[in-house]
Amino acid sequence: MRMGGRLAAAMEVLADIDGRQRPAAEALRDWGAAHRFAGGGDRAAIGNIVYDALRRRRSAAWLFDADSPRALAFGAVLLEWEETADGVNALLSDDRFAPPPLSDDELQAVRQRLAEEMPEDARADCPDWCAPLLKAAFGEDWAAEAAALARRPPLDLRANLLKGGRDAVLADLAATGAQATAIAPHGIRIAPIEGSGRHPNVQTGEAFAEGRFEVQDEGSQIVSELAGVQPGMQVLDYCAGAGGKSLALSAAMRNQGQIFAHDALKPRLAPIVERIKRAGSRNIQVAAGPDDLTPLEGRMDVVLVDAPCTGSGTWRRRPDTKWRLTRQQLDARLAEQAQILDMAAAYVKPGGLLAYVTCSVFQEENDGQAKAFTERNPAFAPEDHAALWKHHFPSHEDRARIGMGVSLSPARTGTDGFYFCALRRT
Ligand SMILES: C[S@@+](CC[C@H](N)C(=O)[O-])C[C@H]1O[C@@H](n2cnc3c(N)ncnc32)[C@H](O)[C@@H]1O
Repeated sequence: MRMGGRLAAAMEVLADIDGRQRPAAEALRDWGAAHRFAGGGDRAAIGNIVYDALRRRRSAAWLFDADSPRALAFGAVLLEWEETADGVNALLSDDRFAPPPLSDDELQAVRQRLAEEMPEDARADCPDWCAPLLKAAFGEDWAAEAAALARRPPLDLRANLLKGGRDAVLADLAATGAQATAIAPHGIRIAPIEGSGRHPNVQTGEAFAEGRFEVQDEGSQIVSELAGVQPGMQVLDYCAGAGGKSLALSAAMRNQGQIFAHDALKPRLAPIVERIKRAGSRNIQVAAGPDDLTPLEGRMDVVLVDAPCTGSGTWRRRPDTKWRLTRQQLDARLAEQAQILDMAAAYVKPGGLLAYVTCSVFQEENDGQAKAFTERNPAFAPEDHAALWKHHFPSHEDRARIGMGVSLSPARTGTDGFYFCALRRT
């Protein structure tokens, strides 16, 4: 397929996503199934246009004064693929699968818009109702922070200390351009893709099969590090899901002590068994049923609550969720988080730590939630997070935002948006 056909396909997929309010990955998979002739390179390019269009939806709509699939797909190419308006039309010429080229009026309007300064709300590329939430979180930096949440993300890996260190994995993946991450001590980063490229499929190689690394955003690695688990501790991962944090904690504990991996939704834990085996983790025990937790009450050194949240910190990776998110969903997550924190607190031993984590950038889910928890549970008090950050990451003192907890963001730490708050039980 040439660029014209790819753009037409991306417009079709974007129409499907909007029309049926469905996840981008599903719409792309269905398009692929219905167009088997399209090769891997075509699928990657179409996926990139679709994801770019969803990340930069408001910017693209501003360029064209329209929010149609056509405007979004063309906007993506103009904003992210470094094409000029005339360059786009040149790409479409003599391609019978291409959408109609930009008309003279469109060309003139787009050229003018590209020469103007983009207004803040377009630059932020977020739904209007989220702008006040981002302003509350980031103050005057809100538009730059929101714009960073609308950029292509890197591919981050965590070298598994249980199977050798980072240097060996870096050597294995040298051909991918992988580099050590700036902050996380065991992290490896493969830069964001460019143009129609795609990230290497690192999960098909020997190093992955041998459990020498896991795919994990650097922010997720950093919050796991901040939990400060030590070999020999008793740890409950209360919202373990597929086990990303459990595996990081297991490596930090050098396989000594015990991690209980729990999740209210048992099917969510399913991938953990295979992952534990591959990683060589011997100190993770799956605790799926509510009765499994009873003996743990008041006995845990650390209880990690990686709470269900809006995921606003991961908009780079899942930009379709940005536009589907509603205030009602945020309210539902807030109620769940408060309830989960109150329940999980029962497992912390006196002197132990309740580590609260979200992958959201919204204050209400972060400091707001931690503050409300300590008001309901005066036996818990926040640690000094400035000192905690300095202790773990002394060379990166100014990177994280410190409030009641620690906030990470693409603009400040180059990671997904994460929040961490350690609450000590007296
Ligand atoms: C952010 S995800 C966890 C991701 C996981 N920790 C990781 O690092 O891969 C949140 C998890 O919380 C679980 N959850 C939701 N409500 C819960 C509850 N009441 N108790 C325990 N887990 C719950 C969800 O099923 C989901 O798997």
